[in-house]
Amino acid sequence: MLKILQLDKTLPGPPTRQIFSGLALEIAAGECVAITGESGVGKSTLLNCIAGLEPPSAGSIRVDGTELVGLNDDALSAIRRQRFGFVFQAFHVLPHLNLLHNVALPLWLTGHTDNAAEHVAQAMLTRVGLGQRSGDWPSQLSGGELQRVAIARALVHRPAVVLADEPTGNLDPARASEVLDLLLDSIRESGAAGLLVTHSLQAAKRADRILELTAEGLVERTDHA
Ligand SMILES: Nc1ncnc2c1ncn2[C@@H]1O[C@H](COP(=O)(O)OP(=O)(O)OP(=O)(O)O)[C@@H](O)[C@H]1O
Repeated sequence: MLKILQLDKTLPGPPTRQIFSGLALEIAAGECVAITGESGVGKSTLLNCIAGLEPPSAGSIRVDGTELVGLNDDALSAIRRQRFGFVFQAFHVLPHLNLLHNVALPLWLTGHTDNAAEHVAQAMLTRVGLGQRSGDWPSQLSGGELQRVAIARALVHRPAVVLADEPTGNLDPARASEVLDLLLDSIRESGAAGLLVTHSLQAAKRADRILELTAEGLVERTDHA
């Protein structure tokens, strides 16, 4: 479960610039929350703070009761490996590893043996419909298939929190819908807290709740029924 309290981010100046202030957000296990908002409002900055990739200026971010704000880089990296799954462009599928090894990577990084990791990774690839393709290279896959691999890799180690940044951004509408269903179903099934940043209201509507990041903070959107 993810719990954020009084989160502030101000960019150092001069002049200093406040990106957001006093944000609060709680996501339960198995719940998916979508965050929308105008370009430049701070959605990626918020995701980066939650992921421990940049420090907030103040506030609290807890994952299953563990406070992340104030931890050093080594501790944050360890938590990122164990407790987080990412569907981010920056964490894209690695071109020099086959699909099985791309999906096994988070398990290797958290101390699983090769055999155990490959066994679980194969089952996860099957879960996303790519079980027969485990020996293929990323360059042999379509955009939608690559996103499936990214989802398999984000969830394979059963993280507490899954962060997704425009997970269907470059897919056609039919593929986008399929990939989104897979991502949300997998998050719900695995009992992770899911946070999805998207410009697409259609994508956001598939989440359990939609919040809009505005200059006033996170506002629940209820106009999407
Ligand atoms: N390191 C930085 N230095 C200076 N400005 C920054 C830095 N990081 C973010 N910003 C600024 O902070 C604001 C929020 O950026 P952010 O990328 O979080 O917005 P966003 O809501 O994700 O936008 P988009 O939807 O266009 O991706 C922007 O005005 C951006 O220019």
